[in-house]
Amino acid sequence: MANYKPAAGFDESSHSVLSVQHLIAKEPLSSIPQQFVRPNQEPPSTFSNTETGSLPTTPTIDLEQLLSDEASADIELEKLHSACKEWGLFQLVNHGVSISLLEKLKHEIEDFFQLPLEEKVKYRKPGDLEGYGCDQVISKDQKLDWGDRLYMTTNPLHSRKSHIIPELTSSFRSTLELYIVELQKLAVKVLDILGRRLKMEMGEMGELFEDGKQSVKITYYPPCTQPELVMGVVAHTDGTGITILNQVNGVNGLELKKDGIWIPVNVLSNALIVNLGDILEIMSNGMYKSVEHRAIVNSEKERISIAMFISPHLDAKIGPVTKLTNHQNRPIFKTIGMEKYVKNFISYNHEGRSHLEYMRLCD
Ligand SMILES: O=C(O)CCC(=O)C(=O)O
Ligand SMILES: [Fe+2]
Repeated sequence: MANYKPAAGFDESSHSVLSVQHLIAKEPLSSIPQQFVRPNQEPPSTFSNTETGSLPTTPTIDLEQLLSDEASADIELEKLHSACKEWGLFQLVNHGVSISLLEKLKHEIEDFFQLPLEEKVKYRKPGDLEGYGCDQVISKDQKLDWGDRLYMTTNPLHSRKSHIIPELTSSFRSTLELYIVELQKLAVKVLDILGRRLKMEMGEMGELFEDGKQSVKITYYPPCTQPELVMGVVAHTDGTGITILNQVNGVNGLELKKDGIWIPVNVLSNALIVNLGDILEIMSNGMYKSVEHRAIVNSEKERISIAMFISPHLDAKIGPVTKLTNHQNRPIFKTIGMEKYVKNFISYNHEGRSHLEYMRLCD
């Protein structure tokens, strides 16, 4: 296993960092390397709603409305609550993150991925999940996702890797730092609202997430000549509290599973996508959904996304909110410390087992 050879065409001189972008730039591929081919993928839904003649669309939530003093705020809050129950995902508009910051970040990211491979591999250390590149090959039969990432822990600050953010160009670094601060503030606003709907004390949810665990994954999905054979990101749920996804260059590809069918998310311009992770499902005692989702690629256009993973701080306790449970509504999940939660999550993920199922209490 240890001396497993990467697919022909991967640049083995570059510290074994795999890059789909550079694999396909090197020579036109006559066929997709087997490491990427996932047979028997479930296709996206062609289901059509007979009344409207269209696919069900993901809910849109207006943050300005939610935060306003008007009666419409209550209506928006109920929309948010049902989006979390029914979908586990919503598009957030009027989110307050400046469009010029989003534009600037887009250009910085495009410039980053256009760097030569030799430059980008400096952001990866052997054996480390963080940094630049495609999936790491750890076993012979492993299937790889069709995408290259720049993945990094951003909080707590002492967990940041010295060869990643500090080594970015100063303009990319400062733009990214601004984005990190803006999105963390946004996340806490949304989480505070959800906390109140989940009967938590005022500010209790915000306190859990204020200086929480946070990481950022920027993904570049190159076009693929046979997109139906590969997967940008294979189906999964996020282990987070919430994830805020920015579909940077406007190319769709995110799909979610609802009532057993895969539904494409057609992202509105200037919207950010918020998806709930396992921690919100646990805290809400199963009322909210940790949404199963995946990213597909297409044959024509590259796609770029930024996922910001937002979770509680490492001293927090992860379990159902006390006020949601009583003799009739027993807790259906365990309560454990965040540090243990993270360790368990990583080892379950590694073994391909569901960590959410591990957290579920038996009757
Ligand atoms: O890029 C996307 O659309 C989704 C990425 C994602 O779900 C993830 O990285 O967890
Ligand atoms: Fe995800």
